[in-house]
Amino acid sequence: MSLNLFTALDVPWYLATIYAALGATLVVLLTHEVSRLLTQSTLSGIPGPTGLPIIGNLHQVKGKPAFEVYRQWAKTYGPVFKIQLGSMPIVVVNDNDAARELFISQHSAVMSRPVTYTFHKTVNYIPTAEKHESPFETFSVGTSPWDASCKQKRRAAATALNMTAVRTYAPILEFETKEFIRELFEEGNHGKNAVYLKPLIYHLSINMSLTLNYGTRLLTFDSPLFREIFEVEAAISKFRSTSEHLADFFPFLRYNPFSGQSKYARDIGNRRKAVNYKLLDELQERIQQDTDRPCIIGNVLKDPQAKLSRKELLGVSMSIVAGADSNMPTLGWTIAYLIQNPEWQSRLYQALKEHILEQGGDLNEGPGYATAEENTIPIIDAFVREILRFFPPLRMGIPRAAYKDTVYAGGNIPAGTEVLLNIWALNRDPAIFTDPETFDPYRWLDPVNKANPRHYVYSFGLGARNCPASFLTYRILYLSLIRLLWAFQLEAEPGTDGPDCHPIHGSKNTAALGQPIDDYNALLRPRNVEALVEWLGEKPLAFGGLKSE
Ligand code: HEM
Repeated sequence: MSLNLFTALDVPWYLATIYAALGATLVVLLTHEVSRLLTQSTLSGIPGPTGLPIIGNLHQVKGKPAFEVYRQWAKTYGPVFKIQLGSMPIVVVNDNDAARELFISQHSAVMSRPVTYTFHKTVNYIPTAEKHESPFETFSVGTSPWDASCKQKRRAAATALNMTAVRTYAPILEFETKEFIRELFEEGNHGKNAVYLKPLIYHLSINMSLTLNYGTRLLTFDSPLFREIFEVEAAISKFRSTSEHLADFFPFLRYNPFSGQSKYARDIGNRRKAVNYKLLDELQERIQQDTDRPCIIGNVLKDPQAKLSRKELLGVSMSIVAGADSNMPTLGWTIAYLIQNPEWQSRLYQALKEHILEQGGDLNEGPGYATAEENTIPIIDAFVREILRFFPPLRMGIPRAAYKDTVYAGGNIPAGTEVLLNIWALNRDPAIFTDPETFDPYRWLDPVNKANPRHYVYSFGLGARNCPASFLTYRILYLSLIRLLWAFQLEAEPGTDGPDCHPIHGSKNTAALGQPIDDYNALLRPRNVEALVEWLGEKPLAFGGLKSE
């Protein structure tokens, strides 16, 4: 019709095509802009920075450390403000009082998780569910909106990760942290070569998750299964980014026939499910042959009362494997910080040495789990807390969504709105932390701070959907740290200045959900080679009767 009009007006065909394309683009952009203004107006009474037409505030955060941009904006707009990324309105919570009001006092208000186009509709495609099923059964706990199925999955994960359960995992933690030290020692050719740490740290984290979850582990970090999990989980973390995927903010981009992104996202999602179903099937086979060893999913499979479907089991398993991705950045930042601050290395080593001797132990025998039981060395415990405060791995948490219409300080947050907890800002809230920009483990030993329940590491989130693995994580970090300190003097790679451990400049990866330090190598000089070799003993090929893959 319109081309007929152009013909009537004697416009050449190529100009007619260009005008038609421009006209169609204008209609799409105008529709988008109207919808952007309408959704923005639903968050009435909540202040926020004015954005540009079409893109909203996207240009101010994309490719930038959004957590710091938001922390600065809170000084102008208040602790709770709204932003708009394309057509998506988001509420950002930036201080302790507001976070406690919304995430604890009104905890059911923000207990859901948002449904995003990139993650929920491409990476982990929502199948057409049977009437009685939740469409989110196969989603990990951390990405499931709140419903009956999510409640079951969360309960299973939280039971498996509570304090009592974690105590029973002591032999696993002992074994894996020792194997971590062995790998560092061997890869570094007994302290002669610098080591590329990232895959070794990930090997520790992933083995911990696989052993706890499926009762299996990977012998080396160059096995095909290890590479597959490493690659897939890194891609998943990027797909879960809260500010990077344009199709989440501009619905019209979802119809771009030339974009290969959706196919790639779906492939990654399928590969993730394939790995986890394979591990699940192998576990079921071992259970049938009675060759399995106790593990979280095994316990659920054997429990006649357990109400989880196979899809939900997959969801729980994927949550625990994904958790490995949050542990990894913490150890990376810890080692970097110790390399750049040798005085802290000596101080912590000295504290460990004194503790072992006070307990009547032998320094040459290596710290056992007993040394780490209940994080007994106060300054090392305080150091781990300060690392988590100063370098929170998930700086913007995991996105929440309002579960019901909610009112905060006179402003409206309609059900379904995405809500981000700026953990980075909470951990630097000057109302709670004196001199928050300074790395100071002693703050955790101060009796006044200890008596203040708000003097707290916010890195695991808050309220109904907080991280159920904080107790496990503390144990892993603490035990890894005391064993690292005992075994090695940590140094920069010779000929380099060592890693940049500034919490913002030290990480160029703003795209992923987690915030890892940029890759670096480190020299791990054994403190006492003979004692270390003796402590490590022969490399075990099996653990608890189970051969490593
Ligand atoms: C340093 C390590 C870790 C940090 C800093 C961390 C942090 C977080 C944060 C910030 C959340 C979102 C909390 C909220 O919305 O309030 C979360 C959720 C979660 N984390 Fe962790 N995490 C870590 C390790 C782990 C590990 C090792 C596991 C599993 C073994 C794990 C399992 C989970 C699960 C299942 C959820 C989802 C909870 C829900 O949605 O109900 N995390 N984590």
